[in-house]
Amino acid sequence: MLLGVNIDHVATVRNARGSIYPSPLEAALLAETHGADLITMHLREDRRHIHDADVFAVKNAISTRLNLEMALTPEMLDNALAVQPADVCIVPEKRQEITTEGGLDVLSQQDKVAEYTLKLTAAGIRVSLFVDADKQQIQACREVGAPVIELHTGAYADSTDKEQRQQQLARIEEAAHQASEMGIIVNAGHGLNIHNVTPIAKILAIHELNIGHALIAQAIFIGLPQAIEQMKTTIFRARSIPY
Ligand SMILES: CC(=O)[C@@H](O)[C@H](O)COP(=O)(O)O
Ligand SMILES: NCC(=O)COP(=O)(O)O
Repeated sequence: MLLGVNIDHVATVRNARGSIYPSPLEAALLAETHGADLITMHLREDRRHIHDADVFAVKNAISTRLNLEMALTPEMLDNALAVQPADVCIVPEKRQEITTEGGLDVLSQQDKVAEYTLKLTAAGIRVSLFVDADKQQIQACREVGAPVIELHTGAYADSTDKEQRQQQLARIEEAAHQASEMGIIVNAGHGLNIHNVTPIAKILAIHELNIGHALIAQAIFIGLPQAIEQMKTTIFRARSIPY
C-alpha cells in the first residue's frame, strides 16, 4: 500500500503569517526522504493554502510523483496541463467549506467529467475522481473512463458512534471491491490518522492512502519524518507486513 503525503497544511501555517516558511517544498522533499511514495497537494480555487508557485516548485523538485487535487473548472484544467503532474485527482469544492465535505458528484455531470478526463489523459496525466463510497457514483466513474478513484473516508473518520463507523467502513469496503472488480485502481483518503487508519489499511482492494492534516499536526510534536514513519508502520502492520 502506498502513502501519499498531503502537504497542504504546511502552506496553511505559512500563510497564517504571510511569511515564506514553513516551506511546502521543503516538506515535500523531507517527506520523500522519509517514506512518502508520492506528494499530494490541493490547489484550491481560493488559494487558501497551496499557491500556484508551490505546485510548480514541488513538481519540478520531487523524485516520486505529484498528485494534484483540483476542482472541475476550466482554470484548474489549464493549470494541470501547464504543471503536468503524474496524477490529477478531481475533487468538489465549495467556497465556504472548512474542508472537502463530500465526494464529487460524477453521476450528475458525466459529460463534463468525461471531457476533463479525456483532455487530461491525452496530456499523459492519470485521472482520479474523489468520490463517496456510493454504488451509483462508482458506476458513473467507470462510465466516464476514470482509471483511478479515491474514496472519501471523511464520513468514516468523523463518526463518533461505533455502529455508524462500522457502517461507513462496510460501505468503503464494498465500494473498494466494486471498483476494483471493474478494473479501477482504488485509493482512499480524508480525515485519516494513526488511530483510525488500520481498518482502512486492511482493505486489500485499496492501493494508496492520501493523508495530510493528521501527519502535519503530528509533525508539530514529533517531527515530520517520525510522523510519516509512525503512519507507515501502522499501515504496514495492518497489512501484516513489517516496515
Ligand atoms: C480533497 C481532500 O480531501 C484534500 O484536499 C484535503 O482535504 C486537504 O485540503 P483541505 O483541508 O483544504 O480540504
Ligand atoms: N485526499 C485526501 C487528502 O489528500 C488528505 O486529506 P486529509 O488527511 O488532510 O484529511
